[in-house]
Amino acid sequence: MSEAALRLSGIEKGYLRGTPGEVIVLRGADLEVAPGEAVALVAPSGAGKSTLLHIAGLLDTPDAGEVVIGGEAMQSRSDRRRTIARRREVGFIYQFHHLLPEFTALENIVLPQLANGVAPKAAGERARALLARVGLAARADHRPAALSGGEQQRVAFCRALANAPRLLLADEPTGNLDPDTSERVFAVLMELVRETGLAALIATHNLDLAARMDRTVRLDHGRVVEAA
Ligand SMILES: Nc1ncnc2c1ncn2[C@@H]1O[C@H](COP(=O)(O)OP(=O)(O)OP(=O)(O)O)[C@@H](O)[C@H]1O
Repeated sequence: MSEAALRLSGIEKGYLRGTPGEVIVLRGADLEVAPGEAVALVAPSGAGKSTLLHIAGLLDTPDAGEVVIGGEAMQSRSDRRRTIARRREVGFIYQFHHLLPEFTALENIVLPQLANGVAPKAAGERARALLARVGLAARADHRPAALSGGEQQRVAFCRALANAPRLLLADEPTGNLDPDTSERVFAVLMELVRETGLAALIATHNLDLAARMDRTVRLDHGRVVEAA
């Protein structure tokens, strides 16, 4: 059996610990995502989806528990090692794309590669190939403001995949799109999972989209449970 792309074990996380405003969000959350698997994460607002995604993507540290990405246990690693792993192994897509407005679509996909030490020529070639993959070859030199919402989100996909991550984490990636555009963006995402062996963990309120992924899990009182 192949190594899980992501394994979370016993993740605990609270905010404002020891104060009257204390919120305990995760209480021993366990989850595995295999290469080439798309897992939907559904839960009511405030249940801890973003918290879980941030911990899985090494943007935040749990109070207890272990995050293992591609077989490497991350909690005991240095901040520097975690930053490198995050750049190389993890891609993020958010509900709002957060593209850099002053840069073109192409540049938005090149920049994370340069930060990861890729040579400019190779980074440009990969960015063009990714844009072509999502049907935006002709839009490479447009800035985000000159692209539609769905096009911007497709560029954000390319940016998330720029460094060929093992793991894609998405927080409501189609949440601000109309149904047709959402459908197109989701189809591209699933094609990439199927074709590249990418592991995807996708928080969504859209149960139709969730049903088309391989598995749905939900957060129940701070733990991850398989949805029926
Ligand atoms: N920095 C923080 N300080 C205090 N409380 C926080 C902080 N971040 C999140 N929380 C609280 O933790 C809980 C989980 O938040 P989180 O954003 O993970 O939920 P979510 O399931 O992603 O919600 P939504 O679907 O609304 O985005 C919420 O009650 C939230 O108010």
